[in-house]
Amino acid sequence: MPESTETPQSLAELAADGERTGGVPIELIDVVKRFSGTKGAAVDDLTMTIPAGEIVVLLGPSGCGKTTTMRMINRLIEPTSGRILIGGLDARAQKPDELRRHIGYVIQQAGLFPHLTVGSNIAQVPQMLGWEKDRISARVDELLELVGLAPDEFRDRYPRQLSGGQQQRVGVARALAADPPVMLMDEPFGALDPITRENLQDELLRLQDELSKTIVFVTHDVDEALKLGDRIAILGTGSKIVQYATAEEILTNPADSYVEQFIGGESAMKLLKLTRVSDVALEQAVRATEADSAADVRRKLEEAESDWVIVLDAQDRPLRWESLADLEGATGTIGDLTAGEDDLFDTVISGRATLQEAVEALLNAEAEVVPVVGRRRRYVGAVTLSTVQQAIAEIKERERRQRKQRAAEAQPGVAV
Ligand SMILES: Nc1ncnc2c1ncn2[C@@H]1O[C@H](COP(=O)(O)OP(=O)(O)OP(=O)(O)O)[C@@H](O)[C@H]1O
Repeated sequence: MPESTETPQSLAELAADGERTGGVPIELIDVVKRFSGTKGAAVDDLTMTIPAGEIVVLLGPSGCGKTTTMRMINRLIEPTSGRILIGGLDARAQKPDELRRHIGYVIQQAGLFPHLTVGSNIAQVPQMLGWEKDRISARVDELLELVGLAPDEFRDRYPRQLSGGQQQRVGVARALAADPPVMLMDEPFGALDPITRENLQDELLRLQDELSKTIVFVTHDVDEALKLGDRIAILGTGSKIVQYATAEEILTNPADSYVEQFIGGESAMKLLKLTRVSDVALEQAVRATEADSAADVRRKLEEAESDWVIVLDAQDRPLRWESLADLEGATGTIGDLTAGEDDLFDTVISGRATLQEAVEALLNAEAEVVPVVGRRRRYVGAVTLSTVQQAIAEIKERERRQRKQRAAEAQPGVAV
């Protein structure tokens, strides 16, 4: 039997002091919430597991019970029945205040204390936890940096002196102050304009890459859910789970007409937005450098049955295209050829771009093919409309295979 000191008894023990804390799983087991004086249950027998280190989005129409579900995790609302385990610990066995200090909570319009400076707002939980002054101020500055606000400029401002987006960043910094393993985010970007909203979503994904917290994120915005969620729980009335799956799976295989209606049409377009160029099979053009002999390159093109070669510099960065026709009869090196207007790139896209951005680039550049670059602008391949088409077909096929496999696992012995 392990010694009792090895088994964490509280979230404080789970959140390793001084070291960065990753996420812990959250389990909701047969959770019910009935508000007195109301007819049905706001949350009607919900069982779900939120894996450690993932962003799980609760998505559903107004009044379906998303906020109630989330607030039971940090005991701002007490369940009528059922159990909630956080990192294996029963939430009921924790003191509510203590529990909340180790669960970050971000709400719409940040909910900052207006009479406290940005620094003091962020310092709240560390102060309650009795941290030393120096440690707190170092942490405040570290967090401001983390959420993209210059500490010297923002530390001593008051919330009213910030834009909505900046307030929301401070809200995120405050929730992260004591490095909690779990973050609850209730429509945190709901009140922001679309551009600020997209920026903060990108920031959250960047932060999560670094921090790997367990994040429960409530929204009724489908695009936000698809973009942020490692998994998405689509909820009906009473927080009934209608589908709990990845964005890809929901788009390619919606569980029923409710989900279909909820996510709306254009599922292929939505998949384009979700998929990064670096994740798909790119076209591989024949490559050459300026120093290569035109005759050699022509042979290579003929062997590859291709009409175009991409010319790269010494660091593999794309310079221009040359066509087979331009190479006809050329005797010197590729560098001796003069680049025609058609040969120069208007557009080069990054592997981090989405397929939607790749299609935009192809259409705007009026080109059949656009080079893709990775780190240090190194050429990694090229994208065409058929690359995109193929990628979507492959995603659908992969989902279909996984679906079959899941069905087979659910019904062992049945051939599929
Ligand atoms: N304190 C309360 N007393 C009585 N009923 C409540 C209380 N809080 C919430 N409800 C009811 O519980 C149901 C679920 O509410 P909840 O706020 O969880 O929904 P939601 O999905 O978060 O909605 P929204 O997207 O509009 O925020 C609603 O029918 C709501 O009216």
